[in-house]
Amino acid sequence: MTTEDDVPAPFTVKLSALRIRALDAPLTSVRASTARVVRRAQHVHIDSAALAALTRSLTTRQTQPLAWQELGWHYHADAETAGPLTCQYALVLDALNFCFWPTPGLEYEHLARGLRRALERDPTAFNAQALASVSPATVAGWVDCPSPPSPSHLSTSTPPTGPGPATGARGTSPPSSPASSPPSSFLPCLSERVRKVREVGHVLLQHFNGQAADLVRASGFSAVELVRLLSAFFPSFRDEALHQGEQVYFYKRAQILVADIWAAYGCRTDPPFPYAFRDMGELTMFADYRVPQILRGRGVLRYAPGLAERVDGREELPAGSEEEVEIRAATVQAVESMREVWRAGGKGEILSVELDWLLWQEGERYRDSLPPHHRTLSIFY
Ligand SMILES: Nc1nc2c(c(CN[C@H]3C=C[C@H](O)[C@@H]3O)cn2[C@@H]2O[C@H](COP(=O)(O)O)[C@@H](O)[C@H]2O)c(=O)[nH]1
Repeated sequence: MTTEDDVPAPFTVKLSALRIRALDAPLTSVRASTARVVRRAQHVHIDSAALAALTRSLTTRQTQPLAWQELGWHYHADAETAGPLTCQYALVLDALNFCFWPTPGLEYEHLARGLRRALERDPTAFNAQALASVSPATVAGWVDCPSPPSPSHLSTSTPPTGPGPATGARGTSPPSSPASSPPSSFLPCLSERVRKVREVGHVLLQHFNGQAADLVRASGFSAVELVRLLSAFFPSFRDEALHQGEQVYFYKRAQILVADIWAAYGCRTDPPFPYAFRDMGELTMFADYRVPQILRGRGVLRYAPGLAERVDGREELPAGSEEEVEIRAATVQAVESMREVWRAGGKGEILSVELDWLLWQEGERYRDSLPPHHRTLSIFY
């Protein structure tokens, strides 16, 4: 199991040294590097006619993504009065926001709900000191699994025990039965998740007075700067890959954390209101495994026959493989193109973040009728 020496030794870079702006701010490199991948892609391509049709259907339906509070899963106080604890919750949530698929029925909402329950029971649960020495049993208990495992739900790639699917209807929260604390193997990649939480605790203690709120303040309430600080100080948020020898950036959990903090405090864009970010338009979508699933299901992403067969056969794609990187890069670029089509349709501006939320929630709603999503064991998404 995890030992202390798994946690990278704290480094003593002073915050001021980080004021030297990176030559290439991370988000421009996300757009530029994923565009390069798409230009050279062999396994995935974007169908522009289907992309335009999907975008038009989203604009005509005028669907709005459900907001942070409306989803009913997240810890939150009223956005106007929410204090630093909401920010600490979001950082822990998005340090763990990856790779639910190996356990059938496990969803993001079970993590969001379980962390909320932990914090409501003990407001000190996410203090940096507690995070820095968190135990595997504590992390395993942070998921809210409403139903015990039933053998029929366990597939070959599942750990020995795990719950069945949530019993709520798709798109609604599963009934909030008192959560049993799941067997430790319920949560996939448990050792890695413990390391990610301890890293957050150590880095907050070392550089940000133990407070996620201080990390946000250090960004000057700039989304771009906050992504940069996360990738600079928290190794587990450094979501990068190589494609044909060239570096590709995604920063999925760093970007989704900025968006979740923004949403949790009311999507304000008027600093110095706390947690109001003025440059949310700079964020790209968050390259996960649900959005490519809906984009492929709507004909926007087209996989080459070999790849389609492997994904539909639920074969794992190795992390960093050409196929995996091309799926993620094409997803980022497809959402960027959808944003342009949306704007050209005279419907004004939509942020990549807002398109992402719309597509993710659409993917959640229809995931049982869509072709399978790709399966990659990753700590990034
Ligand atoms: N691109 C994108 N990926 C997202 C989210 C979210 C949750 N965000 C919501 C919460 C508050 C906001 O209002 C958002 O509506 C989770 N994921 C990723 O999906 C994947 C599948 O997870 P599941 O289906 O549970 O197994 C997993 O990689 C997970 O990390 C998002 O928004 N966008």
